[in-house]
Order: sequence, then structure tokens, then C-alpha cells
Amino acid sequence: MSSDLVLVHRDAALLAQAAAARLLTAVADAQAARGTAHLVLTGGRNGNALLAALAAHPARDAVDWAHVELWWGDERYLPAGDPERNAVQAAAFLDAVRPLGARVHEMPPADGAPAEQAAARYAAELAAAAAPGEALPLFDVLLLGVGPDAHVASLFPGHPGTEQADGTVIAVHDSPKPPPTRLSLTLPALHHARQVWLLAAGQDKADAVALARTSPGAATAPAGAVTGTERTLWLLDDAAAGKTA
Ligand SMILES: O=C1O[C@H](COP(=O)(O)O)[C@@H](O)[C@H](O)[C@H]1O
Repeated sequence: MSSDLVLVHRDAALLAQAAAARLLTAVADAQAARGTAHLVLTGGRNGNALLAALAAHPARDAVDWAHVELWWGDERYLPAGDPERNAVQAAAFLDAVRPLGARVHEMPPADGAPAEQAAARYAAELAAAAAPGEALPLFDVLLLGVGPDAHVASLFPGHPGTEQADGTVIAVHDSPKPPPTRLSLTLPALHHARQVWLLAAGQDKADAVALARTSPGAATAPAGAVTGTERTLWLLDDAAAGKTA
């Protein structure tokens, strides 16, 4: 049975430190159980803070990084090296674990091809790592930064991406948050995870968290519509939890 848990830390810095420690344990546990761990990364302020804490954590190498597959839940469709790309903002973490053998599956950068082609390429990469008959691996931990509008990955409230019922990766156009063109896992793909961890810190996230926790549906609050098959964990700071009962 799947569990739903809310953990509240004093502030954003403590949230990042605690989540990093928790993530190292979860990844090591997944490796002990299944050999290879599949971890889905997120961008945004809280995702970046978590990855920075992970890179610097004294127990970082308790994980066997040579048996970790790192995926992305979404990406801003920008040229390689653009400072707004999620993968570029995570460079300190990725540069720390790549030499240790981690396999990093970045979403393709914009290279003049339509975003739909890039989405199809990433879907094929996921399928190649999946068990026979599956479209994508069963992720061990899927991280999602919750936006102030309750978006997760690049699935925004009131935007057609939240209605995509098939496929694993989509191109997102006219995103309400810049840049306008993005790549995102679909909702069904986000559900393909044992554990889903939703990260939110700061007062500007309090309304989004409160709304998502009432589960009004993906069209209104995508953050409230993603659950893990084993666990859904909300990792908040005091400010983001401030309007949640
Ligand atoms: O654009 C994005 O933003 C969100 C959350 O960002 P935040 O800065 O408000 O925490 C993140 O979920 C997503 O991966 C990213 O592309």
C-alpha cells in the first residue's frame, strides 16, 4: 500500500540538507534491493539546493554511483550550456558523480530540431532502459520541485500537458514560466515511480502546497496529482507548510 507523508523542516537550507541525507539512504536501499537505482532529478530552487547538498554530503559515496541512472523530469529546451538549463544548474552535482560512474541521461538541448523530435529521442532513451514490454524504467525516487503555481516538472495548471494521457515525454510550448519551450515527462510517466518526493520551500509556495494537498486534480494543481506506488513524500519548510492544515 502507498503511504503519504509530510515532513516539515525549519528552513530551506535545513530542508535541502535533510533531503540529501534521506536521498542517499533511499538510493543505497534501492541498490541493495535491486542493484541499480533509477533517480529522477528536478530543477528549480529547491531541486538545485538539494543537489548541491548531495554533492557536498560527507556520506555521498555511500552510494555506488556506478550503479545509478540519473534521469530528468523536465528540461528547458535551450541550447547546450545555456545557464537556464536544469542540467547546467545542476553541473556541480553532475560533475561530482559522473567521474564516479553515474550514468546521466540529460534531456536533449535545443539544436534547431523541433522540441517534439527531442521528446521522442528522450522517450526512446527511457524505453531502452526499461524492462521488456515497458516504456520506461520503474523509478526508485522521483524528485519534483513544486512551483508557486503548483506546477511540477513542466506540467502547468490549465495547460494542455496535464491532459496528455499517453506517451512518456512531451514537448511543451507557450509555457507560462520562461523559457516558453520545454520538455517534460507526462503525468503517467511521473506516476511510474516507487517514491515521489515533492519539494517546496518559501512563503511563495504556501498556497500551492495547500491547494495541491486538497487534490483538486491535475488541471488545477499538477503537484497534487502525482503519487508514488510505495510512498509520496512532501518535503517542506515552515514557510511552505504555513497554509497547510
Ligand atoms: O522551471 C522549473 O521550475 C520548477 C520549480 O522551480 P522553483 O524555482 O519555483 O522551485 C521545477 O519543478 C522544474 O523542474 C523547473 O523546470
